[in-house]
Amino acid sequence: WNKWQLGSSDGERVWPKMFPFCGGVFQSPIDFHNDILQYDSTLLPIELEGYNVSPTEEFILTNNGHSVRMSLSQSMRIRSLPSHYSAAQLHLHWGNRNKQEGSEHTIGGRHFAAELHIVHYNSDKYRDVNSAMDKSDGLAVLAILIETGTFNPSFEKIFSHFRNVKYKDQEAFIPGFNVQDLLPDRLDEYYRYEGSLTTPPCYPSVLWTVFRKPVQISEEQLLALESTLYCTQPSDPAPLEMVNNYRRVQEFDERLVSVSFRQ
Ligand SMILES: NS(=O)(=O)c1c(F)c(F)c(S(=O)(=O)CCO)c(N[C@H]2CCCc3ccccc32)c1F
Ligand SMILES: [Zn+2]
Repeated sequence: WNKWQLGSSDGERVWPKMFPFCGGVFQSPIDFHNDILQYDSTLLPIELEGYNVSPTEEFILTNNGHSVRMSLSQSMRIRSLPSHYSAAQLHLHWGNRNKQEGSEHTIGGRHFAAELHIVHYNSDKYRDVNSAMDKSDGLAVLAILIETGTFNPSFEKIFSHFRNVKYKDQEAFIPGFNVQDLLPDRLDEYYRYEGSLTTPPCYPSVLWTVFRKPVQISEEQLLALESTLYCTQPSDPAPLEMVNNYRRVQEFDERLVSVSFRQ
C-alpha cells in the first residue's frame, strides 16, 4: 500500500487512521506568512562540515516507491545547532508536468516547483536515524526550495541517474560530490520551527530549517524529475508515475516561526 498512491488529498486524509501522529500536533509542512514570523537574532548561520565528499566515495540513489532518495555519509554534519546532527539521506518532493508546484513548504501561500530535504539525526544522542526519528530532539532537516531558471550542474549529478532508478527498489551509485553545492548561497537566512516528518509515521521529531532563498534548476531538469520515475516495479501491469509526492500544508495555530532575517 503506497501512502502517496491513494491520490494526494484522500491519501493524506486516511493517514491518521493508521498513523496517529499524522493527526497530531506539530505537523509539517506549513505556510510561512507574515503574521506568524518572529525575528530571532540568536539564529546563527548554518555551518556544515564534511559536505565536500570525494568522488572516490559513493552515494546510493534509491527509488523507494514514493520518493527518490540518496544515502549520505555520516561524516557530513551540521555544526551550528545545539547538538551535532549527522546526515542520513536526502530526497525530493515535486508536483507534475501540468502543475509544477510540488514544494511542501509555501511562502505567502505560494508553492515552489519542488523541494529538497537533507535529513540529519542527532548523533550526540542517538546511534542512527531509525532510533532518532521518534524522539523530539531526534532529527534536523534542511529544506531547499526549488524554482525553474538556469540549468543546475550540481542537481544534474543526481538527476542524470534517474533513468537507472525509474522503478521501485532500483538503485544506482553516484560518485561523491560537494553536496553543499545543492544549497543556496545564503545559509544565514532561513525559517526555523519545530515540526514533523511529512510522511507517515509523521513523528513530531524534526527541527526544520527552510532556507529563504530558493535554488534554480532548468525547465528540462524539472520535467525530468516530474516524468521519469515510477512508484511501481518494472513488472507491474499498472504502472504509476511518481508525481505529486508532497504533503499539503498543515494548520499552524497559536505558534510562531522564527526567522534569522529581518523582512
Ligand atoms: N519529508 S521528510 O519528513 O523529511 C521524509 C520523507 F518525506 C520521506 F518520504 C522519508 S522516506 O524515508 O520515507 C522516503 C525518502 O527517504 C523520510 N525518511 C526519513 C524519516 C523516516 C525514516 C527514515 C529512515 C532513514 C532515513 C530517513 C528517514 C523523510 F524524513
Ligand atoms: Zn521530505
